[in-house]
Amino acid sequence: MSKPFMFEKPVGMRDTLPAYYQTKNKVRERMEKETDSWGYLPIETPALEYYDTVGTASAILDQQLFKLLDQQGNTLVLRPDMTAPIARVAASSLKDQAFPLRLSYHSPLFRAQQRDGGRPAEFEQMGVELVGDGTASADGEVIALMAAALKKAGLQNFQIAIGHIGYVNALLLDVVGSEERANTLRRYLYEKNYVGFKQHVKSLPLSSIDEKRLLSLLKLRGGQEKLKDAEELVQNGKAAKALNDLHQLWDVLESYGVSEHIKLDLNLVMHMSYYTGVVFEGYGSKLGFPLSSGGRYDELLQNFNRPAQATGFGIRLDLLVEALGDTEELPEQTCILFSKERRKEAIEEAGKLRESGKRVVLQDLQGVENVDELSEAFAEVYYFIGKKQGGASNE
Ligand SMILES: N[C@@H](Cc1c[nH]c[nH+]1)C(=O)O
Repeated sequence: MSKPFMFEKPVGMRDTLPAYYQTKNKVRERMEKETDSWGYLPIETPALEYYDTVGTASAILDQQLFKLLDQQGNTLVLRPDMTAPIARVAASSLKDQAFPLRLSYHSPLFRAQQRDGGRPAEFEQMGVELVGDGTASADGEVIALMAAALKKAGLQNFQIAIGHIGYVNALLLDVVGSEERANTLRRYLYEKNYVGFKQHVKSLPLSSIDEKRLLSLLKLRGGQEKLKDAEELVQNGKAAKALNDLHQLWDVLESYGVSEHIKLDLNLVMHMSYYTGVVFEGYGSKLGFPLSSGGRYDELLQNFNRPAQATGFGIRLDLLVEALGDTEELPEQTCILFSKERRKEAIEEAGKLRESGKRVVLQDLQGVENVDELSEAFAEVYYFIGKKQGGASNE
């Protein structure tokens, strides 16, 4: 016997079935309408990119990349994110277009998982990039747009946590002195392992004041007043610049009227290491993990020889659909069941009904095992059977 046929899918790969597909598309279309109306132009890029350029620029853990070889022996990756491909496009195909560029996308992304622990290795993300604008207005615009898109998707209760990678870095370096030590601490924050963070801080050879400063970082979550507390923890130029960015951003978000959804979270550290400034994550009320995220990445485009400040966000469609709860019902369909003598008549009728906006399944009676079972799946059934002219509904 030949080898048994493999039905299993690779780790983390999912099928999308019709009802879920339907919901996901509806949600995506509503959000795209919103990004379109803010002037963001949709763009598509290839699923495969070179590892050495876009792959490394994506700044995700190497073990999360799917790698393969092309015919010339170059290492390729399945894109793990859209920000780096868009940076590449902004610096190449769109290099003659003046900044700022406002681009939007929706694409499947690929992030390899070690185990099939429920995390998909392929998922759809929609998002925007605002490239070539370093203002607080730009940071505020993308956050307000993310909020507007989530609202349009039907998500009522959501929170956006805002931090600043410049502030975290300034505090960590100020206290622990070396990038290596700061990195270890940053990893705990990125994993949201606050217990681990505390334990690690206590194991470091620090004065009690410094230990307290690091532990206080975890308390910097809440309203605008946390910026004052943050100021007291570290007083150097970089921290001051970060806090000033956040003050300005808060003003912009108030003007957009979205501050009810916003809270500060100054220990936010992201999974991509290209962020340089304001960072943020969106949470639905039912989920403990972020369904959207983004931030400022002012150094990414220089890898592609067109230095520019930029910011953007991505929304995970799978997590958003989960947060919204119900999956849509499939749309109603009409069935025309025919026997071959009246096939032509049935085809004509189906054409008319489709023209009128109905979804019509045209089915030869001979191809059906159980007519009752088939009929139950449809809102209405027309029979074009035998010699008689005209169709009769089953209603
Ligand atoms: N590309 C980021 C989201 C983002 C878009 N722009 C800036 N950040 C991600 O996949 O998480």
